[in-house]
Amino acid sequence: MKQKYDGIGKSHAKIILIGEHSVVYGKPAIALPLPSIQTQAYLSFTQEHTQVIKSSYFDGPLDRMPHSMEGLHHLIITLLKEIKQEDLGFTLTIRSQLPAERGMGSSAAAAVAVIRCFYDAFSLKLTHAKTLHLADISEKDTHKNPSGLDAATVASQRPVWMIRGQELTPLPLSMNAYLLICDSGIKGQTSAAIKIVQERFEQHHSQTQKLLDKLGSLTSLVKEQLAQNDVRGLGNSLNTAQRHLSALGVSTQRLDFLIKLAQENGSLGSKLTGGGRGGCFINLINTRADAEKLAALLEKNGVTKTWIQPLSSAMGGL
Ligand SMILES: C[C@@](O)(CCO)CC(=O)[O-]
Repeated sequence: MKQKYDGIGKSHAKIILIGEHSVVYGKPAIALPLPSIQTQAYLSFTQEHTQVIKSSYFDGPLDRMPHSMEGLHHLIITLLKEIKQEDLGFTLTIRSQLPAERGMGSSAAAAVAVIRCFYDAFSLKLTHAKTLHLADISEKDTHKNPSGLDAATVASQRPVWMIRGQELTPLPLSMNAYLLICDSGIKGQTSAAIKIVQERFEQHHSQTQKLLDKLGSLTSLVKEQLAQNDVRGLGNSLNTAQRHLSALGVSTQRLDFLIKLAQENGSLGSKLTGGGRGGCFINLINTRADAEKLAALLEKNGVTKTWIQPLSSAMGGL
């Protein structure tokens, strides 16, 4: 029999086309939602006053959630207070297709799905701004100094242009090309990557500032290249961004190796995406057939999963 839930909330994966890390320092970033890779949260009210979490990482009482889930724990406590239901008996089930710690926004997606699910259960109005404000509570605990880009993108159906602290702008996208998204299979913690850049910023200030400025200018250039359907130009920009990100210290030897292999075998531009230090990388490819060919080669070389994404505003078509 199909189970009935009192509240349902959905969210999805994201990838950052360009601007990760520099967005934390006030530069623009462009990110794309991947609506077909989903996180879902289901809330069932229970008679007992127990508050139970069910997920692939943890099954048990809310007050025993592990340290690695402290952001989500903090968020749920805040939500219960906000809706004046601190003693609510419930089971919250979280199911996610997103691999964790791969730069696809798994923590932000879980937070947004949970927020939507609680608001749905109590039929409360939830604005976009409120969603992002609440998601930030969880993201701050998880990533320490998040720009808000991950939460904004996993809550959006359209590609976004974002500058920290400013209103989001949807970015029309219709390019005759594909992104091949590859999971390196290596975990990369965003909080650790943010810390690396922060330390570099403090210790080698002017050199790091220059790299961040270059990434900022490159992001503005990419916006123009997207508008002009300049696939070659975009490819060059992605390759340049990867060099700057590597200089910031957020790539790894393994990522460098896989990215070079991709660049030598049909990718017009490749770079890490998200926090880095592992996780996913993206490749710009002319045709789906070429993307499939490169995916097969990369999988032979250790890539654990691949997705092919047309570069258009309707991002649902994975
Ligand atoms: C590395 C970073 O720029 C993106 C992580 O997906 C951090 C952030 O924007 O919060």
